[in-house]
Amino acid sequence: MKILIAGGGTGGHIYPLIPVGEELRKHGHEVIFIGRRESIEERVAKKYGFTVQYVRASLFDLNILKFVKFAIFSINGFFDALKIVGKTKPDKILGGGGYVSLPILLAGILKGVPVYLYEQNTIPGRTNLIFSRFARLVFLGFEDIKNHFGSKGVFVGNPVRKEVINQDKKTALEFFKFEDKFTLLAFGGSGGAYKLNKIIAEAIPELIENEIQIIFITGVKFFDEFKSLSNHKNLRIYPYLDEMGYAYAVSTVAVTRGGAMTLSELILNNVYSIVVPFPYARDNHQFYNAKYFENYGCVSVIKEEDLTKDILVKKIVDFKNDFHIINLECAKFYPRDAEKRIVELLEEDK
Ligand SMILES: CC(=O)N[C@H]1[C@@H](OP(=O)(O)OP(=O)(O)OC[C@H]2O[C@@H](n3ccc(=O)[nH]c3=O)[C@H](O)[C@@H]2O)O[C@H](CO)[C@@H](O)[C@@H]1O
Repeated sequence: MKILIAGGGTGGHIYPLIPVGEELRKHGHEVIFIGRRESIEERVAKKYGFTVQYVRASLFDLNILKFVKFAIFSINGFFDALKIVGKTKPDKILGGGGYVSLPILLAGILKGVPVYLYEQNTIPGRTNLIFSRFARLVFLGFEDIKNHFGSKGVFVGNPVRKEVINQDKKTALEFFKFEDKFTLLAFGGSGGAYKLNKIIAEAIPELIENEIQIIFITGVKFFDEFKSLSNHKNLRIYPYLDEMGYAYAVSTVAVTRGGAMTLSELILNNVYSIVVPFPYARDNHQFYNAKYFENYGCVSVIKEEDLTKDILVKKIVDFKNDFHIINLECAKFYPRDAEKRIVELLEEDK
């Protein structure tokens, strides 16, 4: 089978498509990733050895200039996509949500190619909602509690890259040159989160006083402002970390945003998380993602407006002093092999 996989725009959109592509490849299928030139999806898909073909695409925005860009890119992107579908003649198309998947889904539907969707979040994105009526199945990272997709929705979990779960703790400790003791992982998703960074930076001296080791990933955009924090033996600061599996393997507790992949990866690694959802995320989906896992006792959600340095320090130090208040066995609540299930369903559906 030849399958086109389209998605990108952020780490949280492209990363879960990688294990699906790898599983398809393992089964002997031909996989082509579709994304924008010089984008995160191109960089990541190529890193994992996939062929990439290009469409133009731009985020919808009501700002007049950005809207003009959106309109021009969408028209051009649609013709790019028609050409790709015409030339590659795929058997199936998988769209991973977001504006990057839009042109190829549209072209695929017009050309009669069966299309499938994958939704990472608790509250579905617009592209997936619009295209779901034409899709054969919608693979879901969270249960479809509000029944957005009816019988087409299949809860499979979010596919997580293999190297991000189950890393050996000893190797990971050596990587960070850390001791085997209470460690905090602080990061704001694939792009970083400025407000969260500020509060974490304020909290760091007190956390270190409390003998806590810290891995702080600032996001590439914000690194310059935070890199000058003292180079303490208990602190590691990165703009971006490729070895997230190591970070999860050494960490007991995390402070994060509520991105779907961040949460799924933390849960599968049994790392308890204090989640501060990005308040401007579409339809507040990060808050609902986090609430889903809070119901299992695997995260505690705190709104950005309520978060202060003192609250953060107190929460983390309380966790350090009494492990019983946190659930460290959350991996059992969440599917581990989502990509296998997706590939099975793609193969079975004739
Ligand atoms: C602001 C916004 O709307 N963000 C969305 C975006 O988040 P974002 O792109 O931040 O994605 P997630 O939080 O879901 O995942 C982050 C991914 O980046 C990886 N990573 C992160 C930092 C690092 O240094 N190295 C690294 O590899 C993580 O391992 C993870 O795989 O897509 C997600 C999936 O649709 C959504 O749930 C988020 O709400």
